[in-house]
Amino acid sequence: MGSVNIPRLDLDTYINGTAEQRKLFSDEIGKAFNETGFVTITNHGLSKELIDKLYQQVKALFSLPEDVKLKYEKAELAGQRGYTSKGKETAKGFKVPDLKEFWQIGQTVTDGDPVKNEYPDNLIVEELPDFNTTTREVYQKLEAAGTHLLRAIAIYLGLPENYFDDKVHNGNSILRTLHYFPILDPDALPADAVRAGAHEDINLITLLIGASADGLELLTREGNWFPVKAHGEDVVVNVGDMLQRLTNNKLKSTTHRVVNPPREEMKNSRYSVPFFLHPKSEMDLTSLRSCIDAEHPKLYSDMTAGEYLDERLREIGLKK
Ligand SMILES: O=C(O)CCC(=O)C(=O)O
Ligand SMILES: [Fe+2]
Repeated sequence: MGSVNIPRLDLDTYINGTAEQRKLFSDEIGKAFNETGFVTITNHGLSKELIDKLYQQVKALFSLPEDVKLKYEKAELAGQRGYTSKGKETAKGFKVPDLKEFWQIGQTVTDGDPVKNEYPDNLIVEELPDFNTTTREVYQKLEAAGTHLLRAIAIYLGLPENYFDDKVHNGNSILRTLHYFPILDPDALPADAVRAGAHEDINLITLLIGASADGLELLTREGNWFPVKAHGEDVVVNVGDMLQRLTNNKLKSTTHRVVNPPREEMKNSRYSVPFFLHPKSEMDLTSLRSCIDAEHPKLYSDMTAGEYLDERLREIGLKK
């Protein structure tokens, strides 16, 4: 199968490290994002207690009765806030929907903020007050960790360290809590039904908190699927299509999927919580001049993040 470079990096060595440590961190994340598009991160600012509390709340949410969950599914929100029931999201190019249900939490900004009217309000789970507060805390911590990671990436790209700061400040990021539900009769499934079909993420970078079971795999350049394993509370970070577009493919938005477990484990749930770090919709995704040359001709048309997101949500069936 060959080996895959998914380095385990300590974010604290970037935030509080010496000039040398910071440079090393930025070189390592850049190199991994150039090769496989994935790293795992320690010292990301989320304690084990917070992660445990998060998963406890996520399990409680999906254990609510179906009719309660459906109260929070609103077609006009296109899955971007609140609940999305089973069978709604289909990976681009797939015919059968993923075997999952999810809940999404978006950005909150103060009343006078210029982007206030771009973001629908979050739906509040009345039955689970702690779900709302815990996911908000996790959102803010992952947003902060992601901002540091983008600084390290900016340095790798030869940009000013704070290049992304104002673009992601009050950006359109999404925290998605996911439940891959139990399948009691695997024989009844369509042959090609999977937990999450092969896809690339839409956003700049994704930070994924320790998925509760195996299953996540990435596709190597050679065309092999390779499992992504995270230690305990590590956060897995990968490049999304917006960053790939901005860097004219210098940083790779790697295809990944979540495979079904062995038959006897299909009755077990799997939970995971990715944070999709998005910029504000006005961010220009035109590829950086420094990433275009004779060997790397410009691959993409010029678009803003908002225009690009809209196109992608239609492709996966969330927006009509
Ligand atoms: O559940 C996982 O481990 C990954 C989920 C994922 O790739 C996604 O929701 O985009
Ligand atoms: Fe993904």
